[in-house]
Parts: sequence; C-alpha cells; structure tokens
Amino acid sequence: MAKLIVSDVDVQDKKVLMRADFNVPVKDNQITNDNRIVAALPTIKYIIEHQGKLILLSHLGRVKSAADKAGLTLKPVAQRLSELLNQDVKFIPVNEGPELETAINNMNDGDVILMENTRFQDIDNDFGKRESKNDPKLGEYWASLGDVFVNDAFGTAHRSHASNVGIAKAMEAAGKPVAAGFLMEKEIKFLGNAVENPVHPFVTILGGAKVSDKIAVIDNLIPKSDHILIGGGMAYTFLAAQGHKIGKSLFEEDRVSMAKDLLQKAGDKIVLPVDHVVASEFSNDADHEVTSGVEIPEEMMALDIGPQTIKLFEDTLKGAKTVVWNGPMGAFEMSNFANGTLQVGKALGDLQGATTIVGGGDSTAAAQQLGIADKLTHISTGGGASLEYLEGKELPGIAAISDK
Ligand SMILES: Nc1ncnc2c1ncn2[C@@H]1O[C@H](COP(=O)(O)OP(=O)(O)O)[C@@H](O)[C@H]1O
Ligand SMILES: O=C(OP(=O)(O)O)[C@H](O)COP(=O)(O)O
Repeated sequence: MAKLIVSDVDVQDKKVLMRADFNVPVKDNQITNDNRIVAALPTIKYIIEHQGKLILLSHLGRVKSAADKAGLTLKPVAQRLSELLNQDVKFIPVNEGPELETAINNMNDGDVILMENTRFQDIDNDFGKRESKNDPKLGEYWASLGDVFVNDAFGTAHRSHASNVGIAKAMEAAGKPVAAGFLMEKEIKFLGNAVENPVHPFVTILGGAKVSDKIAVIDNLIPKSDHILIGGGMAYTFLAAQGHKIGKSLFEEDRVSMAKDLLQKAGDKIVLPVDHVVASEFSNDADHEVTSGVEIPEEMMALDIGPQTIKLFEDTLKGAKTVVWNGPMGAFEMSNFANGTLQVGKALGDLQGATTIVGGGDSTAAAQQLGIADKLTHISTGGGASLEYLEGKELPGIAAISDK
C-alpha cells in the first residue's frame, strides 16, 4: 500500500519532527563523507520552504559507553547542514528536557534545530538502552514535541528504535500524521522495482565488516540470486566454516554454523575468495603480500581479495543484468588494500544494460572514491536496510509510516 508522503501533509506553522539518517563517517569530529546529509536535503528544504518548524533527530554510530560520546556528537552535522542550507541550524546538546523544549517553543516558521544523538539515550539513564530497545516512553516523549512526524531515515529503516518506530506509533496513537520523506520514497521506489522484477542473472556482492548483521540476509537472497560473491571481512567466517586457515582475519565464531548451513543450501551459488592480500596488522604501513592460494598464514590477516579472486569475481559478473553490492571487498580506506574494491567496482560500472544497486555508507564512499558512482543505477543510503528490503522483508521503520 502507498505510504503517506511529506507533500501530502500540511506542515505550515507546524512543529515537524523529522528522523533523518545522519550516521555519517566522522573522524576527529570532522565529517569525511556527507552523502547522507545531502540525501536528506530535498525533504529538509521542502519543510523549510513550506514554513514548518523543523526539529531533526538522528543517531550517529553505536554508543556503548560514556567514553564514546565525545566522538559521536551530532554537532559537526549541524555545522555541515548549516553550510549546505546556507541558514543557521541550531544544535541542541541534549535530546530530552527543558533546554530542548524551550528551544522548540522559541522556533519561528522555517527554523531548523538538530537535537543530540538519539543513541545517547542508550547510556545516559537508568532504564537501559532506551533508544535501541525502543522504550515506548521515549517514543511518546519525542512524539509530544511535535505536530507531524516525517521519517526520511531509510538507512535506519531495518531498526525498530524509539526515534523511528516508537515515535511513529505514539504520533499515530495521538492522531498526528506520520509521513515518509522524499528520500524514503525514492529508495522504496528503486529497490521495490529490483525486488519485484529482477532481471536475471542476478548477482549479489557482499563484503564489509558487519558480519553478524548481514550474514542472515544471505538466507533469503539465495533463492533470488544466481550468484553470491562474498569478499571483504564477511568472507573469512565462511572460509573458516569450510575448514580453511584464516589466520588473524576478521572472524565471528558464533556465526560459523550459520555459514556452514548457508554454504550447504547455496551450493555453488556462493563464490568465496581463492587468494588474498594479507598483512601483519590492520595498518597501511604493515608488511603485506599476496597469498598463493586460499590458506592464510597464522600470524597474518587478510585485508583485501587477491588477483585470482578479482578475476573470478569479474568473470562471474559478466553478463549480469541485476547486481546488488553491499560492503567493500577489503579495508579500502587504506590504499594498499583498496584494489579488490576498485576492480570489482570497475567491473560493475562496465556492465552494459544492467541494473546496478550499491548500498551502505562505506560502499557508497568507495563507489565515489572510484569515480563509478555515475555509472550505477542507484546508490542507496542504506546498507543493511537495502539488503533487508531486497530480501523481501517489511522494514519496521517503513511499516510504521501511515498508509495513504
Ligand atoms: N578484510 C577486512 N578486514 C577488516 N575490515 C574490513 C575488511 N574488508 C572490509 N573491511 C571494513 O569494512 C568496513 C565497511 O563495512 P560495512 O559497514 O559492513 O559496509 P557498509 O557501510 O557499506 O554497509 C570498512 O571500514 C572496511 O575497512
Ligand atoms: O549505517 C547504517 O547502516 P549500514 O552501515 O548497514 O548502512 C545505519 O545508519 C544503521 O546503523 P546501525 O547499523 O548502527 O544500526
């Protein structure tokens, strides 16, 4: 069923709560890639131009202890957004209480404020992970601050958290509108087409570091995909499941039995690395070499796929008509381990007449770094979210938006 969109709702003079996904890479309080902020601009500008009072919420990173807070403040995002909008975006260093409420009550139409990282609620109180465990009281509190809720955080849509699902339920219960933003609308349109009418051969490429998060999606992608190429940090749990030596490579022991089951179920659909670039430590300065085969020496870690694997992946990609890529093939931020991601990205960009979809913060950054972004059909702002969507799952963040 079609979802309510922000343009269906009257936002003039209204306090508009908008959940965005501003989970951008930040190093030393500097944003290193602002894609997700730029992607939210159409909705933000629409609300400003239509004289809403815009109150932005987002998470940033995974907040596990008070020590994480200094590096995960949203303050740099407010600054970047001010520059992009050419208008002041007021940063509120809390996300609950009188300071926030006063700032909201003092807003004029067209003003924008951004409250502090919603995941600070996971550690700042005596009630446990209020944001990530979707404490209904927190959703109700945030909902009480506004008249309209707009969810534009596609990248977070696979999470059922207080700031996307809890707030939406509380708004709806209070008879207030819950609408999708334009980014959410665009993502659903593109990915929906890929799920409903995938032209075969359909190839899924998986990599990156969020092994336990993303391994489960493979189960549902097996029947949809003709081939599943697995590289990056994701690959070594699978190679270990096959009994190979993986040295000090990224490995999640409690996912080995799942990897075994998936390998059995997928048969030869799953294609794993056959050689690697290995290093003594996770550093661009570390000694590194290419292995002669699949086995990884005990004291080394694999940080990229090797040349034979690149060839194997390129060959498997030939003739593909739909390709979904999530997660880099290696630690591509370090130049010595970027080649696998570069070559696989190039192969993707060179495909003729294919629908190519890349998802995830790091994968998108890689595609841009490689200069292939323009050659891809769709760059999704969601990594895990796009994968779960492509699995055919109903994402909780989307389900909680009102139907038209
Ligand atoms: N072999 C590897 N070992 C360790 N980390 C890796 C490896 N390959 C890729 N990575 C890391 O994976 C991260 C990206 O993973 P992930 O967050 O799952 O992707 P995305 O953000 O695109 O969804 C990058 O920081 C990259 O350095
Ligand atoms: O960056 C995100 O996911 P992604 O890396 O899978 O694209 C989203 O903002 C969700 O973050 P989370 O995986 O910490 O819940």
